[in-house]
Amino acid sequence: MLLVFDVGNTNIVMGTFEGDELSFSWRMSTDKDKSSDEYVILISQMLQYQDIKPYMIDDVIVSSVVPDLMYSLEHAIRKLFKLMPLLVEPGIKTGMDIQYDNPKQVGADRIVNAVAAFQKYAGPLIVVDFGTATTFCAIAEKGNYLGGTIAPGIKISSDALFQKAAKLPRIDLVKPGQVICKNTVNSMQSGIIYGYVGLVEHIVNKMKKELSPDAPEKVKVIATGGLSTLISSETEIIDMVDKTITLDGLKIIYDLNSQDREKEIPPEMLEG
Ligand SMILES: Nc1ncnc2c1ncn2[C@@H]1O[C@H](COP(=O)(O)OP(=O)(O)O)[C@@H](O)[C@H]1O
Ligand SMILES: CC(C)(COP(=O)(O)O)[C@@H](O)C(=O)NCCC(=O)O
Ligand SMILES: [K+]
Repeated sequence: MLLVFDVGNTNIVMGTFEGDELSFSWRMSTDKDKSSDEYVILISQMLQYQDIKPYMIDDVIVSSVVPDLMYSLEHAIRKLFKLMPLLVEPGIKTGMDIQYDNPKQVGADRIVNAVAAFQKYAGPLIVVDFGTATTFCAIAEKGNYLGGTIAPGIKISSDALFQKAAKLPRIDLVKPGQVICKNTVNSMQSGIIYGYVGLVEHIVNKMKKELSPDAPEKVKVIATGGLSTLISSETEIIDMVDKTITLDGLKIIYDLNSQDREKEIPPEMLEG
């Protein structure tokens, strides 16, 4: 069984693959202050909940955009599964030509999403990930990763209003149904949610034209991330919501790299 981890700034998503099937997935909050022992307990309890024992895990792959957490998480994985996890980092095979000025700068989650989206849906396409930040990535017809856009996430945008304006409360991200709103909470909900729909439609429309000037209508738009359904239910511009795309991408990248992989823990790294 393969265990995959997608470490985002808000959540760590963990999944198991049996063959090509994603069998289970779990979500835990990202906490940079947790020790490796705490991660050992948390991960083993989550697996145990589905009757999975550590010895049943054959290998582990991790994609992370939170460097501070990696020391504890990697340690925990070594302790629990007695192996070195495969990390999505520069040098790993992705099968994708990354056309960023500095390819090492692109968030690993964006690359993983792009790899899976291209394999599942073919190019040209745009992947929108509604996470802590909202990322838009453009993938050309032949599968080159062309780059994209990073916007402030929906939740952090609404939290900023609450933190910076004395009379604005924390709100639930629920659609108020109209934009002429008659109270503070609904007015803020309208600004965040309908405003965000406008942001997404504008960026996607511009991106489609840059990506495919002759046939922008050919570009598929795939959304993922915690808050993707909130926006996709309010716009026609998103063709498909695929919540498991990051986990699927990790499985694809694992398969590309599993052949020549050295997973044994070097003797000098073994715990005493
Ligand atoms: N299943 C869910 N339903 C509703 N909101 C969610 C869900 N999962 C995550 N969220 C919210 O979506 C936002 C982004 O979460 P997530 O996609 O996990 O971000 P990241 O990948 O940056 O860790 C967070 O504000 C989180 O609270
Ligand atoms: C843009 C991100 C913060 C998104 O992370 P997330 O919202 O999934 O936690 C992450 O992909 C990242 O740190 N990227 C590095 C910068 C870049 O992609 O150009
Ligand atoms: K993410």
